[in-house]
Amino acid sequence: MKPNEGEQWDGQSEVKKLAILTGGGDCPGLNAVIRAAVKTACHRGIAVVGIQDGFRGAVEGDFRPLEPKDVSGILPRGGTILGTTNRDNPFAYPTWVGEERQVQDRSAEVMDRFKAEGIDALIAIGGDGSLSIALEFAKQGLKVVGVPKTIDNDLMCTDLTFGFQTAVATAQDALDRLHTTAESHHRIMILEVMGRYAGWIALYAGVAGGADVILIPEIPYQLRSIAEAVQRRARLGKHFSIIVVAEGAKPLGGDMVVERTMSGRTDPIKLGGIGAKLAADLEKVTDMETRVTVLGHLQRGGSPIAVDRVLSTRYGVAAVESALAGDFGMMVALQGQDIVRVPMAEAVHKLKQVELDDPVLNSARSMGIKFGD
Ligand SMILES: Nc1ncnc2c1ncn2[C@@H]1O[C@H](COP(=O)(O)OP(=O)(O)OP(=O)(O)O)[C@@H](O)[C@H]1O
Ligand SMILES: O=P(O)(O)OC[C@H]1O[C@](O)(CO)[C@@H](O)[C@@H]1O
Ligand SMILES: [Mg+2]
Repeated sequence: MKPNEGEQWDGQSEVKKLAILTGGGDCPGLNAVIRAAVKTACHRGIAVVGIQDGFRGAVEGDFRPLEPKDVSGILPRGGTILGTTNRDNPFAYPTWVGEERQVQDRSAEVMDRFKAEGIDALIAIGGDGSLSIALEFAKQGLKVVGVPKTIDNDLMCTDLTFGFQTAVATAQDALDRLHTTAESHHRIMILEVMGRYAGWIALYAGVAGGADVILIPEIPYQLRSIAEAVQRRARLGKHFSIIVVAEGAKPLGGDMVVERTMSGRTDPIKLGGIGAKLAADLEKVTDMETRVTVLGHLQRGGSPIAVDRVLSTRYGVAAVESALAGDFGMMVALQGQDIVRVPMAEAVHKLKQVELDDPVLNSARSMGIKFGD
């Protein structure tokens, strides 16, 4: 559905007070969404409360009013002024009962608190996990609008999540820098980027940064194929190669490299180390010096680039407009040039991975970039 983006709402809305929270890993553009939502709501006489640290604050009652003065100057700022969490699911919330730590369903408390505070609707800015929680609340009767956040760009039903393009720009900058040192030293340079189950950052950064090999979770790699690509380049007089590897990439028949597991999270696996593994394996078969850079949270921090500021702003405005229009259980999304509303259930039912016929992937293949298959 096309929600007539930017049209002034002149109807009557039952919504007088909105709550807003940010959940999951942080991401450039979170503050831009908050700012746009607060400005849009206040412009229409709607009060806004911010919930601290995602759903933790919803359980603990950690709320604060948000007025236009509270969002002044936050457009370019990374992170989220509201704080966020990867844990703290109210439907399975760790709670101390005396000496014993129990996991309890605290969702009813959240519903009661929202009612007591006079909150009519919630804008939940998050990835698949946070939006899945929001959807559970929607099933209990809470009026919810979702905003698609994640640098990984792995949410269904939207062409882009905000933050992704900034993460790609950061990775591309790293690749530009790695190129010059790789060429000078005749080395293989490996850049490990984020992307647990989807290789969007690796694919786009690899294309933008001129990588020779891109390894993504969707295409299990064979060492032989990567070594051949590097050696073929050397035979052509290019004695260096650039490889981008997503943290979730794995060899054919092998497993992802897990750095450690962390309790209290739905997905307890913390990935990391595929770059180092690949470097060790490649040095053995190519006899070329290889170095690894793990970009890590540099991809998540810092100021959003212009396109993400615009996208975040459009999402923030659209989320408030959806609430004012009484359109709940929906996620705002970018489809083509338009901001639309899609059912949250459709957006979170599976992850959006890179398809094997993805046009960007095909273009990369056409110009000789290898994917390790
Ligand atoms: N499928 C799911 N259903 C319900 N809750 C989930 C699900 N996946 C994750 N969660 C919970 O959602 C919260 C946030 O999840 P997660 O850390 O994956 O963030 P996210 O919102 O998905 O953003 P991102 O993955 O981009 O960081 C955690 O408390 C986690 O326990
Ligand atoms: O270091 P954290 O916060 O646990 O999260 C790391 C994960 O978050 C993401 O950046 C976003 O979901 C993933 O790509 C990465 O695996
Ligand atoms: Mg998630």
